[in-house]
Amino acid sequence: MAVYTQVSAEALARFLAGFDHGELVSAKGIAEGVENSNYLVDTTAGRFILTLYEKRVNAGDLPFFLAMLDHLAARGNAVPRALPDRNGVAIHELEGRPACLIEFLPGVSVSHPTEAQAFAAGAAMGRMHEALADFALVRENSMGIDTWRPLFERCGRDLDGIAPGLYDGVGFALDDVLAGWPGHLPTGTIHADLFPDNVLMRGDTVTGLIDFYFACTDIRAYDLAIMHGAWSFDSTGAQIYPAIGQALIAGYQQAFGLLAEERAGLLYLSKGACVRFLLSRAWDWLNTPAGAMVTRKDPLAYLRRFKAYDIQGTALFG
Ligand SMILES: Nc1ncnc2c1ncn2[C@@H]1O[C@H](COP(=O)(O)OP(=O)(O)O)[C@@H](O)[C@H]1O
Ligand SMILES: N[C@@H](CCOP(=O)(O)O)C(=O)O
Repeated sequence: MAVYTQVSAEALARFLAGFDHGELVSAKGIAEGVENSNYLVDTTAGRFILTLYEKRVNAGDLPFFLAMLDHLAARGNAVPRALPDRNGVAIHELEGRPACLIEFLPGVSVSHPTEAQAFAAGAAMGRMHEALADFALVRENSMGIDTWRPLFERCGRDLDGIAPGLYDGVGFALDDVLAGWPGHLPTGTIHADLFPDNVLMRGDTVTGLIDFYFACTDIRAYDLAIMHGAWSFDSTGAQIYPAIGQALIAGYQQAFGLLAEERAGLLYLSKGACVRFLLSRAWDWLNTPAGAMVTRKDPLAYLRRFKAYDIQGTALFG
């Protein structure tokens, strides 16, 4: 459950009074998510998401994220915009945190995607990249390749407290990824966290892409690689479903296209995504505050994915 900051009913009612979106009826903390505090808010005018931005989200980056969402929505992508109050202000402060009132999108995230759902999700990413081709703002990837070794060193030997030998395992994976990284590939604005829980669906139709708070400027095919690792394994990382990965890539290729050199780079981009999520999960495993209502994610699930990519190689992306 990700609720780091409690919002009192009185503070929320005062917050909503600044908007033209009705009066507070109910608010519930949302169980999913690990980064921010999210509430499902019902008012007399409808349903909304209230997000209070926590640890990894820098308030100075919010204008980038909100501009990206407006840009995508204006081009017909199903993404949630942050709603302005009566004075046209979308970024607020609530309970001491930066906060936004956000459009609620219908749909559910799937836990075990089918090939048809993976194809649709890959295509939704392709349409997103198409729409972002003329998005002018730039944001450096705060979890990009240059941050991995420093984060590894900050975790240090504490990694072995998560699992014996993990320090050496991550060190090997990091060296391998840094040596093979296809840094020459085309860049663009990417989501950088399009896991199944950030794609809302009804049946085989994508109804929403959410959670843009890692979005940044980086290698465009890296977005697809992140998605590949998140979608084509079970949650433990022990079981790989190659057909799901192929469907994702096929959907993306149909909607946006994939250069031969991007396809060739997917193996090392996917291995890099494993290192990135392994490290952030390991850091969170070691540093999550005791009282936080959040379910920590297993870092080892990404070591298993890395090993699968290492063994199976480029055949997975053919
Ligand atoms: N705009 C939205 N419409 C509908 N549900 C949403 C929306 N934003 C978030 N949610 C719900 O809240 C959950 C957590 O949101 P998310 O942005 O993934 O949190 P976090 O940033 O903490 O990872 C999602 O899994 C989804 O169930
Ligand atoms: N997707 C990341 C963590 C970020 O969580 P999200 O709920 O914001 O997608 C992971 O699985 O490690």
